[in-house]
Amino acid sequence: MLVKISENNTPKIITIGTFDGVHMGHKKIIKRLVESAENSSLESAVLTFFPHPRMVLQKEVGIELINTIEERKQILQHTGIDHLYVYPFTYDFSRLSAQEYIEQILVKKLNAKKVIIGYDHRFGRNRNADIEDLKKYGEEYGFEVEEISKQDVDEVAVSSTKIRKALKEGEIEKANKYLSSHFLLTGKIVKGKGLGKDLGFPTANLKIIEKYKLIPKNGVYVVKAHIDSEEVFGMMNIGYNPTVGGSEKTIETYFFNLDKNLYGKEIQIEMLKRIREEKKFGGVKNLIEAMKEDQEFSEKYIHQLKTK
Ligand SMILES: Cc1cc2nc3c(=O)[nH]c(=O)nc-3n(C[C@H](O)[C@H](O)[C@H](O)COP(=O)(O)O)c2cc1C
Ligand SMILES: Nc1ncnc2c1ncn2[C@@H]1O[C@H](COP(=O)(O)OP(=O)(O)O)[C@@H](O)[C@H]1O
Repeated sequence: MLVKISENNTPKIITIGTFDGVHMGHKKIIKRLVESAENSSLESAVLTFFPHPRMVLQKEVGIELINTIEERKQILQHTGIDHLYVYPFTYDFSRLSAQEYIEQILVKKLNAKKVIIGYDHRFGRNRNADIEDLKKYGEEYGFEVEEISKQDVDEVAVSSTKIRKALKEGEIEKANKYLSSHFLLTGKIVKGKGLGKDLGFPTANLKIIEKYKLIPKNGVYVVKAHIDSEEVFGMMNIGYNPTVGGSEKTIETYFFNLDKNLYGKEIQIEMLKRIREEKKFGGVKNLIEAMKEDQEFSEKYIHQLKTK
């Protein structure tokens, strides 16, 4: 699934990484890449890999990523870069020596003339090579290496790991701050238990096919989406619906001021704010009361957002 190894062999300035989340720190590097390209005759390119090395090498089943590969591509494509390459990370690829990787991918395929990279980047079989090796290869193959210092990296104090932890703990605002954008869920609206309408709160059930996508902690959240190009807000519940004896984990949203058949639609939902835990109420009457309170809370929050 090599997304795009360009046919044009233009000289490029590139940066390389997994970029899960495309967070503040990633964006800072990419900004430097784009600016550097603008000040030279080079085109900017990001090289990223999929599946995640841990999915391939450790055959990790429980791996959870902030973004699906489609989301990662979507976000990266809006950063102003000229080219995005999603290289298939296969077992064979992981066996390439540092020199083979540099020669075959960076030099021959990408025509790299400059690489911007963090001080701790490692690459090649068993991650044997480091930035000093990269500089040495740069001299041999004719590309420059710009190192992002430890100080520059530490200054941002953000990592994909920290963001994953915040999401697992339901700290959506903290995660959004680190991401410097809203955490996204992307999927298709499918049929649920058919109870929502009777409760007075029809809920669109989101099905996410990527098993590796990290789902934030169960609970109720304020969310936003674009449906048929219109911005709509809503309240989402992630969990098992214990009050009505649900057995499957669902991600369902009641959208405010909307009355539309959403079945089959592909949508992307931005998570904004956590409201509360999911609870087992004594009955549906109490559940409906709680949902009304959730709506009031959400409307106040949205009002504040709009008047900020
Ligand atoms: C904002 C919101 C909050 C919710 N909170 C809870 C909750 O705390 N406990 C619970 O059992 N179900 C909760 N639900 C889920 C309802 O039980 C669910 O919407 C209902 O069962 C309809 O399911 P259906 O769409 O599969 O028909 C909540 C749903 C929404 C939209
Ligand atoms: N404001 C709204 N928010 C969410 N879904 C809505 C809304 N208005 C209409 N719908 C439709 O109603 C469906 C949800 O109804 P519901 O009774 O909860 O059934 P289900 O259990 O199949 O989700 C949604 O999938 C969507 O097609």
